[in-house]
Parts: sequence; structure tokens; C-alpha cells
Amino acid sequence: MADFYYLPGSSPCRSVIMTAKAVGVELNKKLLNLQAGEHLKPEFLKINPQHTIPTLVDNGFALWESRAIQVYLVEKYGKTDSLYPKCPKKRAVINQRLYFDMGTLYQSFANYYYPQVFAKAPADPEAFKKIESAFEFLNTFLEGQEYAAGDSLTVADIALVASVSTFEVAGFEISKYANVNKWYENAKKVTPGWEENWAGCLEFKKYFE
Ligand SMILES: N[C@@H](CCC(=O)N[C@@H](CS)C(=O)NCC(=O)O)C(=O)O
Repeated sequence: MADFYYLPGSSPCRSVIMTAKAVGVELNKKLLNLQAGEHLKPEFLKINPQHTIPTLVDNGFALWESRAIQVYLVEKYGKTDSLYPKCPKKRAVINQRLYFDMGTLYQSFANYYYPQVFAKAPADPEAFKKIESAFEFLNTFLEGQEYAAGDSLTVADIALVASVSTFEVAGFEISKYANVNKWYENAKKVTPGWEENWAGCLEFKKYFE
């Protein structure tokens, strides 16, 4: 069983947990307390010199970056390729959504909320505008679409569900974006591991209280 270093509240960790559930892989979950600096200890740095969670160690093979782990789990353990189809065009759209999630959508969350939550800094209205524009983009991608990339659930939906649910617990109004809202309500029903994701979101919510 692969070791999985994580925290339940962490959005990228949650997306890996949902992906593992979707492919039927059991993870040997190992909590890593970032506040206590466990990620900076030499034994963890030996595994992941970048000291981030999620980190997977599968039979001695260490991997980090949640979206890379998602793809690895599907390619190595998926019974079908449905979560990450081999078709180059389908895969390209999924990759686009994954990079959008990492570089634009989740980044806008980090830029706006992290300084407030972790450094008690005031809200930056310019950073908030970037969130709104990221949601507008996502809303456009989802026009007439039940899923984020193509016509069935993929790792892109899973990564985006982890991010969007994090926005929800932060109090961001998702319902203003009709296509996102519709996709998200459906995704809550069809994404394996949604309940565990939501439980983790509620852990993360404590930072906002
Ligand atoms: N892009 C990375 C982000 C990982 C990340 O920043 N994780 C945070 C927790 S949510 C972390 O490990 N922070 C500790 C550190 O960077 O030292 C991914 O998707 O895996």
C-alpha cells in the first residue's frame, strides 16, 4: 500500500484522496503536521526536498504535486483510462484544465486568502478581482458542459472540485456563476470520495473562524 503524507484540510491532498477512491487504491495515510514543522525534518526532506504535501511514496517511488499524483494513480492503477483518457485531444483538454486549476484558479485562492488567514493581512481587492476572473473563465469553460473536460468525469473535475469546495468554505459566492454552480452541484453527487473531501473542507474552514 502506498504511503500518503497529507493533511485532511489541504485542497491538493483532498484531490489525491478523491482520485485514489475513484481508482480503488487504498492509501496508507500519514498525517504531516505542517504547523509543527514536520515537513522540514530531514527524514521528510529526503523523501520530498520541496517539502510539500501531498506526497505519495509507492513502493519506494516518491511523487509530489497533486495533479501529477492524480495522473500517476490513474495510469498505474485505473482499470480503464476514463479518468485520464489516452486520446491526445481529450487528454490535452484535461491537462489544460489541470494547469488552469493550479496556475489560475487555486493560485487566485492562495493570493487572496492565504495572507488573510496565515498572516492576518487585510483583504486585497485586486487579488479578489483575480478570483472573480478565474471563476468567469471556469464558467465559460463549463457552458453547456456537464463535466470540466469532455463528457465524463476526469481528474480535471476532481482537481477542480477540491479547489471550488475550498472557495465554498472560505465564503466565496459560487452561486453567482451559474455554469460553475450547476457543474459543482452535480460533481458533489458523482465524485468518489466527496464526503471525505467535504469533511476536510470543514477542517480547513476552522482557519476562517
Ligand atoms: N501545487 C502543489 C501545492 C502543494 C502545497 O503547497 N501544499 C502545501 C499544503 S496545502 C504545503 O505543503 N505547504 C508546506 C510547504 O510548502 O512547505 C500541489 O498541488 O501539490
